[in-house]
Amino acid sequence: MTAEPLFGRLALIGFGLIGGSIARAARMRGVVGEIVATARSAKTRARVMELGIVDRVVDTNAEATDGADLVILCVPVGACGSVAQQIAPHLKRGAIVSDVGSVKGAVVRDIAPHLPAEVHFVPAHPVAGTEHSGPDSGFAELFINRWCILTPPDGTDAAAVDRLRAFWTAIGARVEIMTPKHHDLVLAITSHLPHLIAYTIVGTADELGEVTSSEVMKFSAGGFRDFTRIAASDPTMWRDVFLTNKDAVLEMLGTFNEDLSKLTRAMRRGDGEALFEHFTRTRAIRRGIVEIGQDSAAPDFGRLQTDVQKT
Ligand SMILES: NC(=O)c1ccc[n+]([C@@H]2O[C@H](COP(=O)([O-])OP(=O)(O)OC[C@H]3O[C@@H](n4cnc5c(N)ncnc54)[C@H](O)[C@@H]3O)[C@@H](O)[C@H]2O)c1
Ligand SMILES: O=C(O)C(=O)C[C@]1(C(=O)O)C=C[C@@H](O)C=C1
Repeated sequence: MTAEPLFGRLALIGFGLIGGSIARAARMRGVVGEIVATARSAKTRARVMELGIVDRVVDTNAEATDGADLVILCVPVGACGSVAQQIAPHLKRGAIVSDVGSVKGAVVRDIAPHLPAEVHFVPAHPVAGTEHSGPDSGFAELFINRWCILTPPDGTDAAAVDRLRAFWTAIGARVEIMTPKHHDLVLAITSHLPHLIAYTIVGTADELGEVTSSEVMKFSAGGFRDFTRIAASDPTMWRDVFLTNKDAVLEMLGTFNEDLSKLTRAMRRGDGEALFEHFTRTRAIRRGIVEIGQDSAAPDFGRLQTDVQKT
């Protein structure tokens, strides 16, 4: 619990897994004075009120924004531009506007042009989630020990960045700052490509249909089951991710396909040494992640070839 709330009023635009988790965590830690939420449907708004996590639920994004010190867009990446346009005239002078989108280049491109000069725009991406969505799926512990990446545009007020950093730290996250371009490249390999592979493999198994469907269900306690969890993730969210981070995902997919060809060739040629060497290397990577307590939490942001200065 923080001594003084970091922000007077927090407005959450969109109340699903991430908006709901922020509300729960911020409430639990006393990070904000008041939480106002909005959601598109009357049914969701009623459910949010029933959950008792926020102080007020309002009908429109504009109403939620009025008087808020921190406004966080918790909607799919593809909806960020239109939401920014709606809320822009209602933003309080000096307010911080942020988001939680899984892609940063497109979000900056779509939101920034709508915002008045007297507010601070600090985009963010908490690298934490599950395959669930909707108002009931959130939980207060989601961000604990997870990374939250901030991608402030050049010239952003340093004090605003510090205040948002303090907010994410207070709800348990570790904060890193990078450019949107570098973020999108890192996440293409650590998050977006794995989802594309999971969506593919589960679809492929399904298409085998008649022949194996009963076996797929029956024996899915193994590796396949882990893929089905990821492939159950929200279709709208992931459609938007692949449409807006297309270039970086296609670049990573190119490298992935080359590596898959190398393993395929080793298998075809009966090159056990190549397979063994590869699997030994990947096992060490997994063990290294678990050892430093970053199991599924934190990629090494420095390892990709792209130079942050250049992006
Ligand atoms: N799910 C994850 O694992 C995860 C993790 C980190 C970041 N994110 C990002 O967080 C954002 C929200 O994802 P989520 O998992 O909370 O999704 P969710 O589906 O659980 O919630 C999304 C909310 O946005 C609302 N919404 C959808 N379209 C809207 C629109 N056009 N205008 C206003 N509201 C709209 C929905 O009604 C819902 O309340 C996405 O940008 C996603 O990329 C997701
Ligand atoms: O664990 C999961 O279910 C997730 O997919 C979470 C995950 C990820 O790929 O790590 C998914 C998308 C987000 O942008 C951040 C986190």
